[in-house]
Amino acid sequence: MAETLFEELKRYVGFSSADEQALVTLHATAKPHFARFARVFYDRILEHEGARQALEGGESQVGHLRGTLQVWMDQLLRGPWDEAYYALRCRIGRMHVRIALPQHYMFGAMNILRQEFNSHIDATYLEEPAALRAARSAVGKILDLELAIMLHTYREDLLAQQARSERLSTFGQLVGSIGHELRNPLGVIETSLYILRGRPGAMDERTTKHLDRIGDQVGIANRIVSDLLDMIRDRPLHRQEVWLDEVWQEALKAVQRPDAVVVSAEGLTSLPAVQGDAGQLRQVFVNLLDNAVQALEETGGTVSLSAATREPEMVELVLEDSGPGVSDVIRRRLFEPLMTTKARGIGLGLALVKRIVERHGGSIAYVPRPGAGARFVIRLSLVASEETHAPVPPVG
Ligand code: HEM
Repeated sequence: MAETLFEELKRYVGFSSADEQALVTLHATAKPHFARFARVFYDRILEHEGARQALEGGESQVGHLRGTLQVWMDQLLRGPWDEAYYALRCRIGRMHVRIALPQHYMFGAMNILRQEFNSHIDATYLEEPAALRAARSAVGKILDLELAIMLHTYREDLLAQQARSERLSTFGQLVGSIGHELRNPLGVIETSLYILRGRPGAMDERTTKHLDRIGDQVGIANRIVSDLLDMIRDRPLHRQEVWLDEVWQEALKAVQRPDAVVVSAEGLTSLPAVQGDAGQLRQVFVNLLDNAVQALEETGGTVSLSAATREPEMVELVLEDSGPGVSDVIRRRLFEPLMTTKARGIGLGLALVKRIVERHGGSIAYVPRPGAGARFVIRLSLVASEETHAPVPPVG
């Protein structure tokens, strides 16, 4: 059978059964110190400002992680170092990738553990130089393996990103021509629909229903084509004084929704005007509303927008819905093109929203709601500024 990646890594660092034996022996004396090692580990991480930011859950998260690090150390020294071990370590590595923890933090962090284990080994095997050498060597190898697995998960992520961007560049070239070609047949369908609806004489109920259905679907197809073309074109901004309440009202008219979806807004009428492109800002509201309505289509629920001015010269819009929200896994990729979990649509809506907001000098972030539901926080500058990103602070 072909060698697995883990077997190859073990062979590369020379991890042998003698090392396994040395780790198991070390386990017995090191285990009582795991809690202290874990404390030192996170104390050192918390000293570093950048690394501290990754631990946004504060003391309760650190407390939990101290516990899981002890389990990690237990497995590290006890084994078995088999494919299940490797799979588990990959899963942990992907957790760090998912929270976008910079890869270079891993070296320093692993070194803290190396030092703690080595100090313990030096103190324990003071009188046994052969056992000391064996334990130090085994710990060195297993921690190298751990680091290799962690770096491997970062590489996996990078390769996936590359594949996505290659997909996008091919896609960009195709989209321009296909988009334009589709406009014509869609236009013909719309015109024919208009003519049929305008014919004299009453139409029976089924015919009306089906004509309406054709109209709806043509609308959806047109929207997809527009999103695709907007995504590759970057239409220039036609800046003017924009009243967001008017833009919101326009967007509400454009998004069809069942009665069971109740939409409300507060604070919009008292906002000052922003300098922006009314058409593109309308698109922001339409796409976000569309997503929220789709999330609630089957169950019904509420969509609410609240708006307020924030210092300095910012408008903050918070759009929430009572749907299922977005899972942790999707969240990181939420604003990437072609990212979709829906049967309808191709995953350009939020990518376009982000692009438009950032071109207005603003920012958008997904901030989970306590309980369930999605929440987007948009910040727009009141003055005209290009492509600067106003940070969205954590909410709730
Ligand atoms: C190189 C040594 C490291 C090891 C052995 C390690 C170990 C672990 C383990 C075992 C978990 C899984 C916890 C669980 O099952 O819930 C985890 C998750 C996590 N680690 Fe690390 N870690 C390391 C480095 C770091 C560093 C340097 C940071 C921060 C600066 C960090 C932050 C986190 C966070 C925030 C999570 C939770 C991720 C989530 O819940 O999505 N880790 N780590």
